[in-house]
Amino acid sequence: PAALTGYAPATLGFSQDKWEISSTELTLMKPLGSGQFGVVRLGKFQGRMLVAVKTMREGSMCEDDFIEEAKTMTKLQHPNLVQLYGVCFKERPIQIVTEYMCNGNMSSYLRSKGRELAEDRSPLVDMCQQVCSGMEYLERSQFIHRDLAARNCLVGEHNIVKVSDFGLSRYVLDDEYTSSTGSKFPIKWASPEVLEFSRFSSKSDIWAFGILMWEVFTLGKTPYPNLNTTDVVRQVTHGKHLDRPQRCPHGVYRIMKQCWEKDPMRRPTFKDLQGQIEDIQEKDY
Ligand SMILES: CN1CCN(C(=O)c2ccc(Nc3nc(-c4cccc(NC(=O)c5ccc(C(C)(C)C)cc5)c4)cn4ccnc34)cc2)CC1
Repeated sequence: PAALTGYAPATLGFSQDKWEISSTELTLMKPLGSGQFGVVRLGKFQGRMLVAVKTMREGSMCEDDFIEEAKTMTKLQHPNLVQLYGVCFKERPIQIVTEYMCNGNMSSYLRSKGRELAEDRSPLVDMCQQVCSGMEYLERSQFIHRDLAARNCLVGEHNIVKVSDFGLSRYVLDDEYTSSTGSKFPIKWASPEVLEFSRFSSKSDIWAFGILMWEVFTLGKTPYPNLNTTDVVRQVTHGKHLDRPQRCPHGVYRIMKQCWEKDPMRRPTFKDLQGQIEDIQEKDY
């Protein structure tokens, strides 16, 4: 072997790509909750940096496909994206390590802190602007989120909001989640072309962003509050939209309605939305 011939590779077999994390570098701490893949924990990376660690429940994820994609995902870097630091995959189940966001998901945050936020509308518009900025970066990177919703955005200090779990839905093995007729499929955030043909694109992310804006201005309400799945599908495919939330300015509602154009090509880009939201911020506040 190499060692005997005087040449010993520097890492002596522990060769690690930058995006590979060894479990020896991780200390797991309190659980933060559980999601589609199982428990998520607070952790410490290399003894100092706080991280979030998703440990994949057996059979919940197509792990090999994800490990391949992880290289690309670690390269997606933006102040409004939850940074993927790396993956522990030498032992199974694999563990996904990301930056830690101390205030949890945006949907729960809006329900618990929304009253304070709504005193002055600017924090609500500002949260939409931050999500839009992260999504504009994904759009520019030709990366489709596929499950944008307030529950999949995370909140840090000082109302910092970041988009999380982008693209991960492609690796979920649970048919109840992946099939558009499954009980866990996010029907209320799905555009007509996703409901009918499972056609995901940045334009279906735009539709979901419109729904997310409605979640923000209702302080975390569930969309189509009294409708069951069949009714939602009927409404959406017949071009019926969510009503304007009572605390939502008409200018903001006009943006939401653009996101809900039935024809995907008539919907704005995240770039367009960034400009429109900036104009609202300058005008109203
Ligand atoms: C004052 N409050 C007290 C209570 N509270 C908390 O306990 C709390 C604090 C911080 C939290 N932070 C994080 N929580 C999570 C977290 C927690 C539970 C579940 C999940 N979500 C998932 O596991 C998950 C989400 C989506 C998906 C698909 C593929 C379907 C899109 C698959 C899996 C994430 C991930 N994070 C990544 C970075 N930071 C966090 C989560 C919770 C929030 C603050």
